[in-house]
Amino acid sequence: MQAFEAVQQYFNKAADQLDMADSMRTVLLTPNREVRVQVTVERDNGMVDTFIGFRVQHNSARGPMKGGLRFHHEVDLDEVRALASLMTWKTAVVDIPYGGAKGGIAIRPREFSRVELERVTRKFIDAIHDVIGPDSDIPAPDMGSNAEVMAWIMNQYGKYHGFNPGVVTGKPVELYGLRGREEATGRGVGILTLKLLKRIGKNPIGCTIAVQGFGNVGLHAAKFLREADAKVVAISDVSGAYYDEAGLDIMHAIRYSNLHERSLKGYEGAELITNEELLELDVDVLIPAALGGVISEENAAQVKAPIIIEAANSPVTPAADAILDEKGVHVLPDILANAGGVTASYFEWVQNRQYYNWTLDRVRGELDRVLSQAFESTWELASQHKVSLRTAAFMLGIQRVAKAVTLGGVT
Ligand SMILES: NC(=O)C1=CN([C@@H]2O[C@H](COP(=O)(O)OP(=O)(O)OC[C@H]3O[C@@H](n4cnc5c(N)ncnc54)[C@H](OP(=O)(O)O)[C@@H]3O)[C@@H](O)[C@H]2O)C=CC1
Ligand SMILES: O=C(O)CCC(=O)C(=O)O
Repeated sequence: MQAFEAVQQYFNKAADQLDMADSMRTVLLTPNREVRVQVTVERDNGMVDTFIGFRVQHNSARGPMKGGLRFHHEVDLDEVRALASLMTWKTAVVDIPYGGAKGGIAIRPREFSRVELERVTRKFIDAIHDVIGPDSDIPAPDMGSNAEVMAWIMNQYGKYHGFNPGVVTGKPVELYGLRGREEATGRGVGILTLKLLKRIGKNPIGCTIAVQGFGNVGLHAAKFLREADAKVVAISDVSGAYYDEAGLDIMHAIRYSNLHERSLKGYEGAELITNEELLELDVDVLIPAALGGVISEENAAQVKAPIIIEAANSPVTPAADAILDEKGVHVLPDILANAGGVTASYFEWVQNRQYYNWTLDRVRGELDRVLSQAFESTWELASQHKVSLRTAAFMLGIQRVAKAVTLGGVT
């Protein structure tokens, strides 16, 4: 199943609960604009390579469109469209004044030098600078991109439109970035994991956790949960998964990754298993924090964790979701679980517009407040309607967007 079709299935399940009219469903599911551009750059060896970049602006009923920029070789229009629509529901679930967008370039960033990556980023902005802006569409980091890439975006956009740090979030702290943005998505995953554990009466202390992906999101989620005295028994990246049933020393793994170009390859503090095996470990909490579609109808029955926190976007396919639901697994959906990132991005954008820097304590406090509120609203809706947390989160998000569409008018 294609990625956008999967999101539509989740959407329609929630829309059925809300008795939403077909005409409103069509309004909400149709992207506002889809941009596909050529990105041609000279490589360090003098060869010229051409890549394809996308920006999908899904919906702006609640405010400027917001969403990350993915650098990954599997990026295509359908995936970006799906991710952009998730952003629309996600910003509504946490009730920040944004719509949804997403972008991506089909490249393998690890095969690019820093200078090549800068060229690719600047060429992409040359092609899309007219459709982004601090009041229209604000990019941010996603898989394969980072704070440095965001700094290049701010700089390149400024060449056309003048200096404006609010055009992009996730920038380096030294360059109009927000203290706490880098950790925010993973920290949010951790905060929400603790909330869910508490709600179902489970003690986080000693709770066993497996995290797939040790990038921005997975690393900070593992760190936060370890600091909360949970036992992180497995972590992974493309090089494989690293398992220790006694619990991993996460700070040691972070230092190792930092010393090895942000890779765990060769990490010796644990047993090497596969990423597929990690997903099927007998743990209390499974946190997929890398790619989409990793839990599908092929492996859902073998997943043993009674709790899944979707730190990645779309890690569970609809067919797998039905199997997990049947087994009574609690799945905290992406549009809530990883919303800490965009929430902190919103704080950064507010900070940029006011030219006033927030303290880390303030960022963390506000993040906790916004995520807690979204969690409680979702939990309440799920209990009221006797639906899954995913359907409840979609209900919360899509009804807020529908309300904005109705109030704003469609003609
Ligand atoms: N960054 C953010 O603020 C947000 C990110 N997300 C989502 O979280 C997920 C992760 O993003 P982020 O942490 O930023 O990305 P990063 O690029 O920082 O990290 C991605 C991690 O996933 C690993 N990975 C990639 N492919 C595989 C694979 N096939 N099997 C196992 N691990 C793999 C990477 O390994 P390696 O480094 O070895 O390639 C890396 O450890 C994505 O789904 C993203 O959309 C959601 C909300 C906000
Ligand atoms: O920080 C942002 O604006 C967007 C983050 C993002 O792309 C996501 O939540 O998937």
